Amino acid sequence: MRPYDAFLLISFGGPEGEDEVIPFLENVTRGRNIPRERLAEVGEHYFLFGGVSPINQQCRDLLAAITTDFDANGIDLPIYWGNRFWEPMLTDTLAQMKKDGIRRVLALPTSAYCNWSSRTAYHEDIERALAGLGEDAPEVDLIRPFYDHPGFIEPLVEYTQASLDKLPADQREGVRLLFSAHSIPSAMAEASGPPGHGFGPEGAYGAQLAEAARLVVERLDRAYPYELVYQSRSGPPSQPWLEPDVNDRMEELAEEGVPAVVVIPHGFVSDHMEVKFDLDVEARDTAKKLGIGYERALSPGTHPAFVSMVTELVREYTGRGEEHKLASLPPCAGGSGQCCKQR
Ligand SMILES: CC1=C(CCC(=O)O)c2cc3nc(cc4[nH]c(cc5[nH]c(cc1n2)c(C)c5CCC(=O)O)c(CCC(=O)O)c4C)C(CCC(=O)O)=C3C
Ligand SMILES: [Fe+2]
Repeated sequence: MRPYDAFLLISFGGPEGEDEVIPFLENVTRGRNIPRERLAEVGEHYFLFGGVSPINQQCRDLLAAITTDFDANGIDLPIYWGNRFWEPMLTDTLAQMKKDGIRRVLALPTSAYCNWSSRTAYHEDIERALAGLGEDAPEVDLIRPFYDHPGFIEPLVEYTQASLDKLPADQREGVRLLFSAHSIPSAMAEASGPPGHGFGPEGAYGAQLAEAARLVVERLDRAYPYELVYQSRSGPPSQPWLEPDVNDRMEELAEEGVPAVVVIPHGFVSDHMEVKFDLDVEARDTAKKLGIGYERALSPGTHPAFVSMVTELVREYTGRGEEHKLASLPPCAGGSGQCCKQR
């Protein structure tokens, strides 16, 4: 087992003021094939909230909870935080860690699933940052995908049940659960664990999303009908991305007479902008227009079980605890060390 001398939370980052929105979006989309109109549109989502994404505060809250939980469990690793696209930037954090004499880093990404955007991109950003640090740069291990960890599933069960309980009895009777994740290009999904590795056309990403949804539903008070939907698509319209879009699917369901939906953003770990705008504003508005009931389950955030999961994962990697996995899907095509290499 490897000894570690620090824990590092790696997240996406988000703007915290109106003047930060465009520079942030420029960081995210550098070298990417995203139409200008889409960028302007996404910028408006942030301006609607005063230019403040909730993601950084959610990271601070999670870090505070982790600090307390590490203390309570005798884990004496110093805790650091770095983002891929906004301050505190991962590059600066790793430079500081080197200055502090840190050699071995155990890092947790704030994404639970396998795909290029959620895994490989993190590996690439870490490698790029370390390359700039010269000879005795720290070594960084990225904690495995945790989509089926009991500490990830339990909050989703509790929050889905709470949303169901808010629906009037007649709506709850015919409700459809919609498990929502970030859409990605179909080619990226396929590359996350291609056919031949035991996955369907939506790759390891689609299989893991389906498995996590199943794990949540089998723990509810009864067997509600449920399905996977996708949200927050970008890219040119000519490029295929994972479907159906949550709004399109709600339209079809309303036509079929489904009286209400509960949307569970199980593709995310906190209620950041993709949840606050794309679900709480846009999808809710769609439901209102369609005249159907709508509830949105919370994401794990700082739920105690999710915080404990971080401690358990650290134990797993330091040889002081066992692996907690509810699913038995094959590993993604990228292999065990660096998953989801392909793009
Ligand atoms: C799988 C996935 C997750 C979930 C897991 C993970 O974290 O990996 C995620 C999370 C997030 N995505 C976020 C924001 C954005 N994502 C964008 C663009 C893209 N996301 C993609 C995928 C994902 N994204 C992809 C394939 C693109 C196209 C460009 C590319 O191929 O890389 C763009 C550009 C504009 C647009 O196109 O929407 C923005 C602004 C925020 C921050 C929210 C906040 O500020 O609160 C978070 C947590
Ligand atoms: Fe994204």
